[in-house]
Amino acid sequence: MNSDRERVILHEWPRDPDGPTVREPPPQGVRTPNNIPWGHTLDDFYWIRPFPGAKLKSIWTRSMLDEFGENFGEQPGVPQVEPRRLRPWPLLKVPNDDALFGLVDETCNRDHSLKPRRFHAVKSTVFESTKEKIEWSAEPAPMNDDAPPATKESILEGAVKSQDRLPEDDGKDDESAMAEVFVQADDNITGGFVLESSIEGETGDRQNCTGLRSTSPKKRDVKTNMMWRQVVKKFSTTIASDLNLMIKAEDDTKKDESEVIVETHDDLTPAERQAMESFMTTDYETVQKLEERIPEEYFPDILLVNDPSGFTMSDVPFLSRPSRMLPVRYKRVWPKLKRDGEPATLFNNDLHCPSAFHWTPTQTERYAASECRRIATLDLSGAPLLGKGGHSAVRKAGIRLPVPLTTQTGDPHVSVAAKLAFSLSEDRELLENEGRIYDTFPDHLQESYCGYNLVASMDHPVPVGACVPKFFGYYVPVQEEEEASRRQEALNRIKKEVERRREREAKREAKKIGVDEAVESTDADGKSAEEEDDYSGEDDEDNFYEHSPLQDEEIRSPILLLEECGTPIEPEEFSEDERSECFSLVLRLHHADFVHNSLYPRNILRQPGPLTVRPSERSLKTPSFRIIDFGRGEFVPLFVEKFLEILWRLGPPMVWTREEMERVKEVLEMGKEEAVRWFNDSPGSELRKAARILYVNDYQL
Ligand SMILES: Nc1ncnc2c1ncn2[C@@H]1O[C@H](COP(=O)(O)OP(=O)(O)OP(=O)(O)O)[C@@H](O)[C@H]1O
Repeated sequence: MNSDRERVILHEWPRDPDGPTVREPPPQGVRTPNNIPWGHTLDDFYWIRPFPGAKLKSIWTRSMLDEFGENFGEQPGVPQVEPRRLRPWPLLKVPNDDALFGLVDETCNRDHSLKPRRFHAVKSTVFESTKEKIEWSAEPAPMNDDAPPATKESILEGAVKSQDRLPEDDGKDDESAMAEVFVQADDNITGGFVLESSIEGETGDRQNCTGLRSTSPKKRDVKTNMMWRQVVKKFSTTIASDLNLMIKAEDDTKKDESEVIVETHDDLTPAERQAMESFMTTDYETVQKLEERIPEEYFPDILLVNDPSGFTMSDVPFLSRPSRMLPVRYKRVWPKLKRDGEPATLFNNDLHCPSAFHWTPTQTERYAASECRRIATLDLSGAPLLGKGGHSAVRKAGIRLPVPLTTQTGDPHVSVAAKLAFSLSEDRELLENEGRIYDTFPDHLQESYCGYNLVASMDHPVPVGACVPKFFGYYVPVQEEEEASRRQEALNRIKKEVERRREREAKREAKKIGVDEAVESTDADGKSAEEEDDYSGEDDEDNFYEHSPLQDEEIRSPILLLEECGTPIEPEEFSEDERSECFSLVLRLHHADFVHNSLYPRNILRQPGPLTVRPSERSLKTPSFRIIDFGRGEFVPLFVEKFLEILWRLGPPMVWTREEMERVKEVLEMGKEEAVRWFNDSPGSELRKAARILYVNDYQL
């Protein structure tokens, strides 16, 4: 391994022989938003002895020294500048908004007096070639071997066309027509097996929502048909709304447009249709990845996911994944935004509620609310695999952000990493935890700044690159129908219970005044009024079994959208500076109270940098690193909260007995102790692990 560190501290601050002893804490100096000492250049870092002649040395930045105020050697002054947040090469654009978008990083001069340039001031060869490709390449080359070319047909157009074609399938019965809806499982993702019959229905990977085969299916045997029937039944709720539209599309060809179509809660609203109409399939050859933050104002509320290959169904273990001709609606759970609680834009982003409403809306309400929501479309059609872990698959997906957001390149899509969990509850829990952690990350962990940090306990400066990918939201599938019927059931149960109570009251009254002797003994079911008080909710149980929650594997995976950040590192190939830089990311995470809990080289990614310049000018000689995979991550306050959750399981606080109060105190103490122990232990052992996997061996850990 080379000893090729270049980021070293070359200067020592001369101490006044009569100067004071340096006291703790040292001066604050200029810091980055992560509260870590910062210097603009390597020359801004100095060794300093706590008192003249001392053997020990610590490191201070020039701004700390200025604050200390001792300038014995009459060091020449330097202008004090603040850390500057680096702008990734601009991709987003909002027409007529030049203040926030399209600004090229201004780069640093000594005093940060430069102003950002506008994107169009720079001659863009990438833009020109990209634009040309978008305009002229009607059939871009597929990325995957088995991928049929993408078309420029809008999803909705295509779905309607293919639905028009369906009934023409030479007189097939419903069942075989339905079977066409299923596509081959991608064993690249699932690792599972594929039934022959599903291969018959194969449509390949790179499909848009139009991906139904128009050719006739081969004959299936009776057993297979039975199986299809079961599968069709199993997924009939998922595709119910597709069928509605299918019927609608079919009817549209025959009937007057003004005729009323029965809509379900899960059908697209006019605003969503509008978002889909202009939606093209992604050209993965030319699409550029999103590196800017999505401004809160335009952050998606609803994601319409084009998933013809059923990637969101992940690894449903048997048969194949159901294809879906129409997009699947997802809602944002994290980040929570201020507008979510405002009356005009009220939005239910409760993780456990499959509705985007707090009530069961009428169609008019649904349509009106949709007009106010930020709708993005996510294209998983033919989405290339970026990587696969033990619990999830991560794909490069094309996203079209809510209007008016568009791009500088003319391609309406940008690409993001879409992380989809497999179907076990553990997989889903890890993804949920990851979404929570990303939501908790402070901005500074996702931002890069100019200059260098002095991260304790390192003895040399490191660049202040972002530690983690940018977070573009955690989304869960919306099932308005499902939620509406759940709410209806709950209401019916309450009504029933109220009626039952009323009856019981009436019987008691009657018994009291001795009017009805028959009532006095037993009622028609042989139960007395008192016995009925012990009613155990039999009906509820019936309902429970009839409408038990969906099994995990039946529910589409939540989607975590992140910035694409390259490929896993190979630290043994790195320079010392690169290994130190990766190590500093782990330290910075810890300083921000996060522990990763699954640190391996595969969870640190590297990409060509710097991200401030256009993609074609980036190089691995100036790499950019990020830590990923926070499924097992912990954040101290959330960790303590988890302990406190136990309290709530004990019951509502106002009815605690003395015994319960004692228990609460015990749990609280345990929680605190555990948190402190964890805080002391976990980062320490994680750091030792980081040092081992990154071949960093020059710090006392
Ligand atoms: N933001 C990203 N950009 C590019 N590639 C990514 C990104 N996130 C994940 N990947 C790729 O996907 C792979 C799997 O991701 P990840 O480690 O998060 O999955 P996982 O299922 O949670 O892993 P584990 O087996 O540790 O549970 C990564 O090793 C990486 O190659």
